[in-house]
Amino acid sequence: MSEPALLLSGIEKSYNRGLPGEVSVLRGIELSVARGEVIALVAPSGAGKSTLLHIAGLLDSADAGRVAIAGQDMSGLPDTRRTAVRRADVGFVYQFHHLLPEFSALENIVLPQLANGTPRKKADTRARELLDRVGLAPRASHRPAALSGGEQQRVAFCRALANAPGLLLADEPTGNLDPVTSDQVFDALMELVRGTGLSAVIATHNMDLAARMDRRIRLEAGRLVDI
Ligand SMILES: Nc1ncnc2c1ncn2[C@@H]1O[C@H](COP(=O)(O)OP(=O)(O)OP(=O)(O)O)[C@@H](O)[C@H]1O
Repeated sequence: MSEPALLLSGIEKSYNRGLPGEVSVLRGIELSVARGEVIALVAPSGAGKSTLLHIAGLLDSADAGRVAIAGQDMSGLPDTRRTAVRRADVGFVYQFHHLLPEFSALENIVLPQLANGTPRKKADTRARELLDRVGLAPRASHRPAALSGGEQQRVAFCRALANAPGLLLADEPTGNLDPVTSDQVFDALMELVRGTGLSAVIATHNMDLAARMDRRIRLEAGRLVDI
């Protein structure tokens, strides 16, 4: 059997450690995400979902425990190596698109590829293909401000997938959209994810969307439970 796309084991995290305001957020997280598996992460506000996604995606470090991405243990690796793995192997999507306002939709998808060492022409072709897959080829030259909220979020999905990562981490990717747009944009995300065989952990409060994923987990009192 192939290695899981993401393995979290014994993850613990507190803020203000050892200080009077210490908050213990994660208290022994265990999670294995198989290749191609799409998991819904459900959590009440403040439960630590963003903290968990940031640790899984190597944007933050745990106080204890192990993170392995595609079978590679990330603990003890130098920051430069962690950054390289994050750039190449992990895609992020947030509730707000965070696209660069002064660049076009296409350029927003090209830039992470250039940062990853992809030649400009190849990056351009990939960006156009991704935009085409979410129905936005005609909007390639538009800046984010000239796109609707749903369109902006689709571009953000393309950007997350620009470097063909094995793992997508999404923090309420449709949480900022009205219900109808949210459904359509979620469809686009699932098509992209399923079409690429990507593994994903998608945080959502929406149980209808959660029901469409392979497995559902809840973050509760610092641990993950199946629901
Ligand atoms: N830098 C920090 N310093 C101190 N406490 C923090 C810090 N970041 C987060 N926290 C606290 O840790 C807990 C978890 O925060 P986190 O942002 O991970 O929650 P969340 O589940 O993503 O919440 P939401 O859904 O509301 O965004 C919260 O109680 C928060 O106040």
